Amino acid sequence: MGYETAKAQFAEWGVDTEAAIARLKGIPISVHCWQGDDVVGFESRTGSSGGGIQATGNHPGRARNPDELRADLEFAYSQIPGKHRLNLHAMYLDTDEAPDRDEIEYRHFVPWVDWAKDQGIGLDFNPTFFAHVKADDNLTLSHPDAGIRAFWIEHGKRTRDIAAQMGRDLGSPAINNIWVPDGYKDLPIDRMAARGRLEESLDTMLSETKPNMRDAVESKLFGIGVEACTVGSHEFYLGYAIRKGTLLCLDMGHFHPTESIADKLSAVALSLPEILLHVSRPMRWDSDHVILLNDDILAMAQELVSADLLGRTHIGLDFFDATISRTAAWVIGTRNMQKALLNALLKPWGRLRAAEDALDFTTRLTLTEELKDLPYGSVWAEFCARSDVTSGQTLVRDLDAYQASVADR
Ligand SMILES: C[C@H](O)[C@H](O)[C@@H](O)C(=O)CO
Ligand SMILES: [Mn+2]
Repeated sequence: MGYETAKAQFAEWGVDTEAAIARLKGIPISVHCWQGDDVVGFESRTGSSGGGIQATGNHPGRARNPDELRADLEFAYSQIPGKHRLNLHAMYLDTDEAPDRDEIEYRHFVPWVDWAKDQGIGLDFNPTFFAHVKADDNLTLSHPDAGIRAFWIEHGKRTRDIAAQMGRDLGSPAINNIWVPDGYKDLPIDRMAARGRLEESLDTMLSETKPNMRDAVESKLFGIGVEACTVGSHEFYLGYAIRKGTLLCLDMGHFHPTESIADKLSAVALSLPEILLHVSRPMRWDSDHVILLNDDILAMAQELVSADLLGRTHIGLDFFDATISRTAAWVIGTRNMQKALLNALLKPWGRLRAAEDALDFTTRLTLTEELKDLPYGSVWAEFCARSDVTSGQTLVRDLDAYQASVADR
């Protein structure tokens, strides 16, 4: 169906497709660097991911160095409508030096900043509290050894400095998201002590106020090897974020599979000014599958729009699949997030809300189901065309061709 016909159909429902397209164009998504290389990073001194996260698969074409990763990202961005951000982890430094985690400095990341300037995009950042010999006990900021805690506190402080300088030089505050893998495989005796140490370490790490950056904290239910207790649980970080004024990061893979992260948004938004999302697709556990345009993602986007949270929610992605083309994974996942947002922006919210407020749940159900038949795909195709980005079979060919060009790496 042509766009003009689709536009008229939406207009019959009181929905302005032009307004939806304009709004979607202004929503940046923070694309995670780690899908491009299976969370390996570019340090010369560390080992495998660790920390209970795991990329599986051996598809050809993994980016092996910053130049390859940047080339892959440039291709991926060229297939995604709009301007987006890059979310960089500290282990993705670009330097001939081999600084340890407590020695990293801004200069080790300047090539990324220069590239981001060229691309006209903002950067976000993350300390890397895993894939390191000092994280092998699955304890970092909450480790009983004060020396190990001090090492990781220093790492965290340095990432805040680096994020602040990135934010300053790019004219857009960088979010520095803290995820620590700390936990216990078997039942701990003293959870309180571990949580007290984590809190104290975080307080020390975050003690200095920094301009041009924002702190976020990310909770988790469990990871491989820390099944009995995660020190930084949801309750721990929800309380911490509210008390300390940080952002709270909600990762869709970090809760029990029956919990709805979409439902949590309005609940936490009443106590927190800003939220960070890690949009992901858990399958039985935090498996980090590429996100689909499925009910979970649609529900998330609908909450963001219906609760008017887009202005204070930062949308980041967190998935990594090494069994498929890594560039295709980025493109498909990011476009699905955008499609979900477009779907939500094309809903007649006033009418739906009026039915609910009148307790007319029959009309509410009739509306939500009839609205599913509207031609969202035609509006999406128009958005892609206006952004000079392909869709449909041309996209399939473009993704294939790029993958073929990197398969010999
Ligand atoms: C690599 C990321 O920091 C990581 O995926 C983290 O955000 C997470 O979700 C760990 O399970
Ligand atoms: Mn995450």
